[in-house]
Amino acid sequence: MTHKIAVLPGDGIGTEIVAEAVKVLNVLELPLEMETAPVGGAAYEVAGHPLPESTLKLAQDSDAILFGAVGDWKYDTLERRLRPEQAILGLRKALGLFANFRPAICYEQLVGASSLKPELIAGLDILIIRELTGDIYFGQPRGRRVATDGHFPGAEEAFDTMRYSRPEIERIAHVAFQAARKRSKKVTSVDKANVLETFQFWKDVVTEVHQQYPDVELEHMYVDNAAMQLVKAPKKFDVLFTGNMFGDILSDEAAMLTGSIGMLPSASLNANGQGLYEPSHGSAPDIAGKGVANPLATILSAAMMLRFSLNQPEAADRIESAVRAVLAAGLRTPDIWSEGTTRVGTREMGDAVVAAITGKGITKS
Ligand SMILES: NC(=O)C1=CN([C@@H]2O[C@H](COP(=O)(O)OP(=O)(O)OC[C@H]3O[C@@H](n4cnc5c(N)ncnc54)[C@H](O)[C@@H]3O)[C@@H](O)[C@H]2O)C=CC1
Ligand SMILES: CC(C)CC(=O)C(=O)O
Ligand SMILES: [Mg+2]
Repeated sequence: MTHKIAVLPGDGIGTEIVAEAVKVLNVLELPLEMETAPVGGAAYEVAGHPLPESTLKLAQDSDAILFGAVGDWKYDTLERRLRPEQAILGLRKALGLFANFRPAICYEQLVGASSLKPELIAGLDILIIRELTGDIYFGQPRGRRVATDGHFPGAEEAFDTMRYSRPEIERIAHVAFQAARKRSKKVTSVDKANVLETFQFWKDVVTEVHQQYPDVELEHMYVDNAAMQLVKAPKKFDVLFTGNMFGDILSDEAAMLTGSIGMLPSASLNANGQGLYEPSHGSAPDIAGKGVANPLATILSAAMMLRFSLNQPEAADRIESAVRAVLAAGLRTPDIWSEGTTRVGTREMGDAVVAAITGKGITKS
């Protein structure tokens, strides 16, 4: 059976890193039909909208989506509905991609690349589960107005709404507990229940759902403490489970435990198992076009796609083993480079992963 993949490279380094992931997928010779479409700023340029109908339809009609990144500073003054970021938010909402998996694994060879002491991160393997279609990122109402109360009545103000419904919390809590069952059976639910009503509700509902998983240990932690514990003793976490905004922030922090944000893949799934696969980072305009971006998070996201949406676990294993092999061979993009290793660009890193898969040998140029 041929699987249809929507390939949405997007902006900035998105095009560079997705090209490498596609190269890796092609070499596996699987029955994949890949179709590329514009998204984000690139789509705004050609179609006047960051998520054109045709791109959305392609995503909806595909078994999985391979996504790069969207955004560029030059679009920051556009009205919000036209900004590139609305494309990824729109895809998450339209496809119901509520369950975001971000595995933060510190590969043995990258222990020295992290800004943390090696003993804190050696062997690190955390799974961040982030709710992805609710919270303050999507809550209505939001906007700007003239304040009628508060500290400065009559002044201009802006507001967003943080909200979660019971079913939204229940379904992602089940995802977290079920994922924990396949790992060390420990979930840390991260909230701000001491201040926010939304997150007291989150904590209450997660505690209720936990009754159905007596074999899994549940710990609750406030988000400020979690941010601190992630750099103090990250290996104490196994499944770190949280809402949309806290998960966004904590996953970038966790990325540095792996050596670089360029190492953190992600899978965003809906209730039908359809998924969008993207690196956890953005379009990195500061390094775009220079050929130095790390493509491994995107390549590892393609491996997650094979495992989660396309039922090709052996092919996923081949990619992950190849990534380990190129790191063992000492190849490093600048973000993970350290003394004694070989500095390579985006394309050479992709080529090396391909060479490791085909058994042709990894060359250091
Ligand atoms: N899912 C998406 O499409 C996301 C889009 N964005 C957008 O991306 C744009 C840039 O946002 P930033 O806050 O700068 O976050 P960013 O993640 O793009 O970059 C943060 C820093 O990490 C570095 N970096 C990121 N990915 C890298 C890689 N693969 N290899 C080496 N270095 C890498 C960048 O050079 C930069 O110094 C903005 O427009 C933002 O809204 C941000 C996050 C996610
Ligand atoms: C556009 C942002 C909400 C994307 C982001 O930062 C993320 O998903 O990590
Ligand atoms: Mg983010």
